[in-house]
Amino acid sequence: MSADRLSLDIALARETFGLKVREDLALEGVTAVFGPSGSGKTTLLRAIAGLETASEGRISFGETVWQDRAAGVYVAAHRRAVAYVFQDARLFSHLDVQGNLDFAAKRARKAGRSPDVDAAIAAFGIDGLLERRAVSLSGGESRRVALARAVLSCPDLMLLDEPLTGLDRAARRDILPFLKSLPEHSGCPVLYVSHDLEEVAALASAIVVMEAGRVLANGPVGEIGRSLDLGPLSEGAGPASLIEATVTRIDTDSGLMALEAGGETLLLPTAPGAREAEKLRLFIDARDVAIAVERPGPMSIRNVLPARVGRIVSSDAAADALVDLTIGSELIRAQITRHALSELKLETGQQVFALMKSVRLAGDFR
Ligand SMILES: Nc1ncnc2c1ncn2[C@@H]1O[C@H](COP(=O)(O)OP(=O)(O)OP(=O)(O)O)[C@@H](O)[C@H]1O
Repeated sequence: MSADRLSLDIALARETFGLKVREDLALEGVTAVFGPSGSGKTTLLRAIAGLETASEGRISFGETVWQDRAAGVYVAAHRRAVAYVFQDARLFSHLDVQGNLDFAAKRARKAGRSPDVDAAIAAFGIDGLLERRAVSLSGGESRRVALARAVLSCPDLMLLDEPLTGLDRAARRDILPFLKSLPEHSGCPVLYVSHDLEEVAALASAIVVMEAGRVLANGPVGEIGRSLDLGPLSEGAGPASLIEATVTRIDTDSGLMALEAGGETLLLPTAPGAREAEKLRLFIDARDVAIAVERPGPMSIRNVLPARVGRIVSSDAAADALVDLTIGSELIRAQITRHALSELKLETGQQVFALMKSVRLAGDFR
């Protein structure tokens, strides 16, 4: 799939909030729009969809100009080939699932598009739900129907606003593969709003980081994860690291798989369906990383790797300090007490060992 270019040069002023975004995004697969609550993620998505009619400036997607105030152009929301999936699915409650799907397909045909209802039903595993009323569906079921319905509108761009909100961890884990396959089933790129770093790590290839109505950074997830500490921007989560690793060996006897990350080897419980040479994203909570100045003796922790101390962030106001550790070409953060920091006399550049108590696959949600 080639990249579609979304060019944004927009501003929107509200009484207590201002959105100002000037970015050129080459969209391919899933791109996450990530940032804390109130940073303007939804407002940005709504402006792209044509739902923020007060937005100033210019928006174009590929060759199509959706908004150019200077030229007096503003394409209405329903005329933009965009599918918008909201947090709460918003199915038609008076229709059954089949009725919801048929409605979308009919509209797409009217617009000269060719929706494939059977393919969408199969892709989202909803064949057993077709006669169910929308109101009788579970949270996870209704999200899958909403995704199928969005695909049936045959959009050029999919906009998803926190589609996993309100689902428990098991339901989120179940629905992730469907979200992952969205670009393939819809044939178009997906912009995906989330304030959950782990969700982003599991799904997105690229990330647009927002804070206070501005874009802080955008680029490949792995690259941005290394250059920016995304943890504090992630709701509910503390500092964490996101690294990319390649499966090098699967050992059926021990139930462990070996992964190469930044030139070092990590051991993890074998993920269901994992294959050698597969690239996986790993998520490491900074509180699960300890530091030793000498290689420790035999111990239960499997992942003990040589590391070099990078930036140290410590303030008198907090009991904990954050220590960046370079492991090969990867960066991992450790959260340790200031007491330990001073007792170990840690300094930037020092050679240490990182003890990783828990490393999990992004999106595993266990
Ligand atoms: N209709 C509105 N009128 C006035 N202010 C609004 C309106 N909608 C949102 N806001 C404000 O605009 C700011 C950005 O909101 P927005 O919903 O875009 O943020 P967000 O990053 O999507 O947050 P969340 O993750 O909580 O959904 C917030 O300060 C919010 O209170």
